[in-house]
Amino acid sequence: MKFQSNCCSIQLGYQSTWIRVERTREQHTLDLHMGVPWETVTLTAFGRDKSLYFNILEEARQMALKQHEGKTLMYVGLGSEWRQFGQPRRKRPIQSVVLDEGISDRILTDCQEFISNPSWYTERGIPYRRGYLLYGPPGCGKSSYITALAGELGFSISVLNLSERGLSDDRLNHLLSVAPQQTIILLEDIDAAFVSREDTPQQKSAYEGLNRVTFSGLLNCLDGVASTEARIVFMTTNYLERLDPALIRPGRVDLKEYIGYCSAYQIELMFRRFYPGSDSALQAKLFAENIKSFDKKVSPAQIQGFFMFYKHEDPEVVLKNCEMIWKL
Ligand SMILES: Nc1ncnc2c1ncn2[C@@H]1O[C@H](COP(=O)(O)OP(=O)(O)OP(=O)(O)O)[C@@H](O)[C@H]1O
Repeated sequence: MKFQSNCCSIQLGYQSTWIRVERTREQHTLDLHMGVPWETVTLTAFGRDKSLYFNILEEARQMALKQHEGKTLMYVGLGSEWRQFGQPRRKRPIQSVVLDEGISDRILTDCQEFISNPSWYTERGIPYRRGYLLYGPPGCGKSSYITALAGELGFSISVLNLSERGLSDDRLNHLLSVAPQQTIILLEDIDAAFVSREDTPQQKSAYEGLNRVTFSGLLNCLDGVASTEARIVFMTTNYLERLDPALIRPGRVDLKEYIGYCSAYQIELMFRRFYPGSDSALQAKLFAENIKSFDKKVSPAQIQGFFMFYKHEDPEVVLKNCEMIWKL
């Protein structure tokens, strides 16, 4: 191997051909946002067979994909590009997020149908994108479901915080147009970024100066989110009523789902997942009836916390201590 200050090279054997691999670190070109220098890797080999290079790239691609098999990647917008956030996370099974009857199937089927039908859109001149809005109280599974859905679809998640200082309309537009392939773009707590045009001046002034993405800028960006591959945008909010109708009109949001407090159906299912014993079905039914008899709202996050507290206990103990859910 030969080393220079900003360059190193090595000879390697690949499929009985010698290849010279040269790696050069550019001195003047920097990614200005990250301060990371650019590098160039040059492969040189004798002969006319270009397929060698394609094979190497394909092999490298397969190796990279294998590394992330069974994992969900998260990206965040940094500067003008998307950066992987944290380590790839193990895929969360979609069944582990227990939504009320039919909701999960509805969203999943809609996404799958969308992804598998690009020609339907191109033939009709409709931009190949789909918008979803999940709304409802905190701790009911909006974020967890989107993460699980991404795993199920084999997509990554690209999170954008619209309240971030320094996120201008132009940067947002750029980020949306260079988003990774096969990704869900996630705009969380969308209500916190803007106020409805119908709000009072006092409410509006409370938000002034908080960020630099304008409401009309976001609408333009959403309308411009088109790509040759499926572009999926998810938005979440705890306060549907605070959203401007223009943001959630069809074309920007094509499917809205309320993700609310637990129904008896959800409580039963969660119990059975946590305590899968032989008496589970009967105990789960009793547990759900007990919880509902208190006539109080309970979120799946509260139920999960309660089960975690009693994770080493017998399900009968869990049944006896139902009212503790609101005290933990
Ligand atoms: N429906 C559900 N099924 C299983 N677990 C759930 C469900 N809802 C919430 N949880 C659990 O509760 C925790 C919080 O859930 P999550 O962050 O997805 O809620 P959220 O609706 O996105 O809340 P927020 O509106 O505050 O962002 C997670 O650990 C998750 O596993």
